[in-house]
Amino acid sequence: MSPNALPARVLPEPVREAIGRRDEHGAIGLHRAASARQRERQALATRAPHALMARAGLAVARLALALQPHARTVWIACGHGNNGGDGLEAAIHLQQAGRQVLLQLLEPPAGSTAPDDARLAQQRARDAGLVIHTGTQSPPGAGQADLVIDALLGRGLGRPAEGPLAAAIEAINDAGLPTLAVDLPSGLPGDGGHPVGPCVRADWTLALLTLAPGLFTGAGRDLAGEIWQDPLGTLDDPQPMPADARLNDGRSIERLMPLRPHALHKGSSGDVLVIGGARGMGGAAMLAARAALVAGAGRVHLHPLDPQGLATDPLHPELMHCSRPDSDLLARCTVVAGCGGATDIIGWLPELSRHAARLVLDADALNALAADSALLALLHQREAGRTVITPHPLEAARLLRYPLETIQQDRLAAAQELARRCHAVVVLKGSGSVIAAPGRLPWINTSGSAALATAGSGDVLAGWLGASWSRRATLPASPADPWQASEQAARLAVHLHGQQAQRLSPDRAALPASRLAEAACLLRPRHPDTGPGPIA
Ligand SMILES: NC(=O)C1=CN([C@@H]2O[C@H](COP(=O)(O)OP(=O)(O)OC[C@H]3O[C@@H](n4cnc5c(N)ncnc54)[C@H](OP(=O)(O)O)[C@@H]3O)[C@@H](O)[C@H]2O)[C@H](O)CC1
Ligand SMILES: [K+]
Repeated sequence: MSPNALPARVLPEPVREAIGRRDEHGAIGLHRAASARQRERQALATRAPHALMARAGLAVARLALALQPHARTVWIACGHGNNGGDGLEAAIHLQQAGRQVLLQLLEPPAGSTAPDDARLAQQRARDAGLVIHTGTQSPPGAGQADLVIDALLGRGLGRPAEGPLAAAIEAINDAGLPTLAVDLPSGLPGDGGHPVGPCVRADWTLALLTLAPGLFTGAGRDLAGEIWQDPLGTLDDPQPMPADARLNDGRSIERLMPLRPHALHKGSSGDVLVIGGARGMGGAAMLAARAALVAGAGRVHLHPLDPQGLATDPLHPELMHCSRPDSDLLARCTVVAGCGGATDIIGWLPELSRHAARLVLDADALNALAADSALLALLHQREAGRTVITPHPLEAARLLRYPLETIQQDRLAAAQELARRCHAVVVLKGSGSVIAAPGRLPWINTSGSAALATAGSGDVLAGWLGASWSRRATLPASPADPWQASEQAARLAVHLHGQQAQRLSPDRAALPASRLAEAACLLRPRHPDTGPGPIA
């Protein structure tokens, strides 16, 4: 085996990763299937025949040995396409490295043939003395293997797996062995991360050439396990296919953290006004207001929609009660509206659309918009870069009038469509939150966990985002790019919100939203192992 560098881990984020190139935003690019194919064609055209697949097989074998160095028996399940070809090439290296390889190959259905590269890989495996099991059953002894490599299907997934392919996927999952998926867990749609049929549940996925968005959002995170990438030596290829989305990971947000100069004063941190908390739902608005305060907004005003609602916060006496926000206040603040707003928020939306300097709409404000196209039209008239909306998938489905399934099948496309229709930056929440601004590449956030699946965590995010945006609004803006400030504010808040949840609940147990609100920040959270974090 040649001494090439190992593939690089993408998630969980390494302290210092060697992924290769980041773009001008310091970000890792993601490619949908069509762009990945184009990139593959470009790479194939400038290399010796079969060189790319040979390299892919080597990368798979090297990672397998690094992850499971003591594995003696490796079961490799190959489909008839090029994903299977990668598995066959890996088999040759693993056998050479002294491992017992149980090689399974699903034959193409009648009437179709394997692609040339995959057929060559089959021949090379046979020439290397490997025995290929072509039945629909797993090879004898597969269940006792130390590792299974899933090379059944990659980017070629065109429909839900069924028949022998579905059975092979189920067999891998039923075996309960450590599982390394090649390129994508078989059955996972690379664009959307929402399988409609059976799908391999992997411990690790080695993405080849490009990274698919579906690995990072929807069900992708649960099905792909740890994510690694090998660009197969293509980083220096001329004019590589541009990305379709970017990863909002820890390194990409480092440059967004605001400076806290010695001469900072509360006026340079901006004002937030929270409007929400209808009868019986005062807690939601309070959580948003607390998060805004703790994250460092200069002043935070709370207007409870319930006149009997909690006017002050005994835990945070610095929170200012506001009985009737006037247009001056609206024009000065980042207004966070809708948390626990019920239908009481509806009457506020026309005024907020007209006067709020910066407007974050969450929860019931979004339901009101979904129900009234006139309100949506008002929102659409707001200047570029003045609105952020933070729907969860069901709210997004209501706003777009799509079935929930359609949203989840392509979260990137849904967020982009919402951004266009609402003329707003969109934070589509859920596993791998998507941040999208009209006409720009969307971002998929990498932080967060099931610890956030609790009541109130969305309210906390809305307030946190309000503080993030208020602070950014006091910094010099780029006149040529009206979306920049709101998009960056959303990216920073979303990432830190997820990161703090991971830190406070490392085992992913449900995290009470009030604890999360107390941990709101716009700087890198302190980590117990490293002491006080470097403050940007
Ligand atoms: N070409 C190279 O040198 C490299 C390729 N890489 C790897 O290639 C895969 C993509 O390979 P591809 O052959 O395009 O597709 P798959 O192997 O993922 O799928 C094979 C065929 O399976 C069929 N298919 C799709 N869905 C189903 C289903 N539900 N049931 C049954 N069969 C299905 C489909 O063929 P059809 O003609 O039946 O539609 C697929 O074509 C990529 O993921 C990489 O692993 C590497 O990049 C290295 C270089
Ligand atoms: K696979």
